[in-house]
Amino acid sequence: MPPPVLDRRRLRDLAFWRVEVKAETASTNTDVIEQAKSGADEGVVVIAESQSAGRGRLGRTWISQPSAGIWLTALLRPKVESARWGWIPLLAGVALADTVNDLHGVKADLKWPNDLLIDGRKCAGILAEVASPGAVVVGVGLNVWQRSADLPMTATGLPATSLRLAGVLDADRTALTIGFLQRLRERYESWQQAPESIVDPYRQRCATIGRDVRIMLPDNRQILGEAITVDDDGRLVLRDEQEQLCPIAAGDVTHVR
Ligand SMILES: O=C(O)CCCC[C@@H]1SC[C@@H]2NC(=O)N[C@@H]21
Repeated sequence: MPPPVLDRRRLRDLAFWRVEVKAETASTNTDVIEQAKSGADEGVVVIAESQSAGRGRLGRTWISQPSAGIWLTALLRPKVESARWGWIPLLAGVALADTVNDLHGVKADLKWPNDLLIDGRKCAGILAEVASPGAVVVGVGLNVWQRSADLPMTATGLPATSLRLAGVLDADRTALTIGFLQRLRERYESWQQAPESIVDPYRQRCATIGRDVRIMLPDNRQILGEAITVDDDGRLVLRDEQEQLCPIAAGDVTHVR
């Protein structure tokens, strides 16, 4: 039996968010970027039961089978200066890890910057994109009902998982969506009032800190070292093989030990 579809009625009454559920679309990020460019207000959320061209970080595709996961994008218009927006996908990661933990008692943590890991496997990813001046979209893909055969190996060799594979057999995608959007709003509002308030909660959930890592940088250079911390700008601070401290703003991290 296919998983149940989202309950649109329960998604209607959320404070702050205005949710639109589509049966199918190419990419919810693309949809919300278009709305942002047309002047849509903060708080628009598009959720699709299925995406035909879901996009991941670093130009990858995101497989989004019908009703198997949560595929959504939210529009934000932060009042915080844009130099700090790098925190937005990270605070969304914190909200998502807390949702999974609070609703299902599953310990989820974050591989920097914002891959949601359960038992070291990737269960969710987040793609934030600047849509237009003043507007950022936050796209979230959370695997819920997939079996092993449905899940691709990620490009870096990190195995994927779903809540079902992590032992959650009673997931309610509507409740997870509501729980996530509520927590995202709370984290977002606290961050706008006090941007530094997200730093410690993020560090506490970041599984990369303290690990030996290999990082593929956007220019395809690789760098090895030990992840020391995440700084106040959300950058991963690496102690490289020459013992130099290097703050990394973007890249694809593999935990090697
Ligand atoms: O590469 C990653 O880890 C990020 C994946 C983000 C996927 C989500 S699914 C909903 C939204 N729409 C997209 O096209 N991508 C994001």
